[in-house]
Amino acid sequence: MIRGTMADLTLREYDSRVDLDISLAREVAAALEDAISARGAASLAVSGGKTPIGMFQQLRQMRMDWSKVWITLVDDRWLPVDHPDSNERLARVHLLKYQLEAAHYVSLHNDAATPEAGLAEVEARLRAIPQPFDVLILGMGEDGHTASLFPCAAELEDACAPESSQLLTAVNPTSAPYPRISLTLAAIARARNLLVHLTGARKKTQFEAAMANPTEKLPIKRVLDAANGIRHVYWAE
Ligand SMILES: O=C1O[C@H](COP(=O)(O)O)[C@@H](O)[C@H](O)[C@H]1O
Repeated sequence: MIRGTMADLTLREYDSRVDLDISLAREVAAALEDAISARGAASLAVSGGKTPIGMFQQLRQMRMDWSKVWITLVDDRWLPVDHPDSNERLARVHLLKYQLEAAHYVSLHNDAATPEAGLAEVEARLRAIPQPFDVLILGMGEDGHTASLFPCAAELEDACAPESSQLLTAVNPTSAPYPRISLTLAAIARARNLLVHLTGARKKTQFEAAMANPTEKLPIKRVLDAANGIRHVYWAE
């Protein structure tokens, strides 16, 4: 249900998280099908964390030609992919099953000791995915980070360079655990459909405050301000 707009940013509010998960999964699948019709293939980048789990469980039941879809993460913690805090593990457990077994998953991880050391190989691998991403789904942390673009990170300004040709960056947040690998702001902002998925009253308040603050420019505001394509925000209590 659409209940409001912030400038040209559509805010879609739902009565329950389940309603949101079903609706978002349907809209993601529809956008991917449109991309396949238009270009023969589609690409989807998803966030990790806790918020997307219910939506993943809806999306993996959607019937469409997933063999034409490339999927990756917007960011990951630089951890073994079977670590409980790995975003890849989350995607493998909750998303890449059932209908989505046919999709092509591109990992943001390799065996290098650090994201800095592994970055070039993962970047080359990611370039095989149809770009710009047809659908990219962002979460948001309570500090206003999105993907792994953390306000506290020394790498933030380079990662947010609007004209960067780099898809990926290494990030070492001081306020959150683990070194990270993340899509750059430029790679995120080029997405044809940029969707933000938020749950809970606290995150809604924080999101609205971040978007209304012209001076602090938290990462969630920076990517949405830079976005080229369709932007929607999905929220439920
Ligand atoms: O660290 C991360 O946090 C954000 C938000 O996570 P959530 O648990 O509050 O949903 C997530 O979007 C990002 O992918 C993840 O690496």
